[in-house]
Amino acid sequence: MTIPKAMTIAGSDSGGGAGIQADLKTFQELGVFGTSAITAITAQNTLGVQGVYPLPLEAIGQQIDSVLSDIGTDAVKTGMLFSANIISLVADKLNRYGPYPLVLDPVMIAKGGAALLQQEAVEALRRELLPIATVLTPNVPEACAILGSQEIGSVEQMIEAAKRLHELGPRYVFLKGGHLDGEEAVDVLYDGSEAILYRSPRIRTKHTHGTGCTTASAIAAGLAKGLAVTDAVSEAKRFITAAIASGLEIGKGIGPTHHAALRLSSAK
Ligand SMILES: Nc1ncnc2c1ncn2[C@@H]1O[C@H](COP(=O)(O)OP(=O)(O)OP(=O)(O)O)[C@@H](O)[C@H]1O
Ligand SMILES: Cc1ncc(COP(=O)(O)O)c(N)n1
Repeated sequence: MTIPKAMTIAGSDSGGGAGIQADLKTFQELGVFGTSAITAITAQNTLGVQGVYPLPLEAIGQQIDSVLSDIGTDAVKTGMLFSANIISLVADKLNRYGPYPLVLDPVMIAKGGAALLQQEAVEALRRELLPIATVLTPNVPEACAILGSQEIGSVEQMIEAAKRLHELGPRYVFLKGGHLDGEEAVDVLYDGSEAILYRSPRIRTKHTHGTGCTTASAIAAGLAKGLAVTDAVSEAKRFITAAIASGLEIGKGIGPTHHAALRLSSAK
């Protein structure tokens, strides 16, 4: 039996809601075989990040080599990359083994404020990974950081920002509007000519830990299955909306989303 495969290159979240753990759960739920290369270990729970331990470059490179030289992959998702050196290594490996459909989630800051990407690494991200990304998936603060100063407070401003991000090289920009206010959570997909809006009702919940990782992994799962980017994004939006609607009251802080929500609701 063959199965589509997706690889995540990201940090580990001991709390299980974001990072590698969220990515692999999402791949599994969406019928894709998941592989991983861990870039950093975080000691993390629903209250925040208590420790960040980047792995040696050699350990990261070896994981990527082990997976791609044998198992291969149909799509790659990157998350927490932490430093400019790790970004260069990942770009180098993807250029060597790829090209693959690449979902680049430019993870920078955890919800509690901990830095998951060093400030000086933003330039390396812009220079080395944006040009090879199939879909760049920033949230609003990440879009602002990549662009330098830019005010994003409305859907119109999101579309303007997505256009500017597109000029940096990714084939598609999926700018997520979770951080804005309003009755709807609106995201913008821009392909260089057309902006498509993806809308869902905004769910009143604090349990949104890992929404970004989960969305990007769901898009990567769709690409691994051979879906067009627009369809992979629609499926991912459905997946994350169901996962947020069933957010889990786990821990004392911001709980994770429920990755199995869509499957459980359609099994009823
Ligand atoms: N309260 C909400 N209700 C419905 N959808 C939401 C809500 N919050 C976020 N989303 C959706 O979840 C997806 C992820 O968006 P978000 O902007 O939260 O990503 P993120 O900021 O990278 O995640 P995080 O804040 O966990 O780092 C988007 O499709 C967004 O519209
Ligand atoms: C290891 C790791 N990677 C990423 C995030 C951001 O999570 P998200 O943006 O999905 O909430 C996180 N908190 N921890």
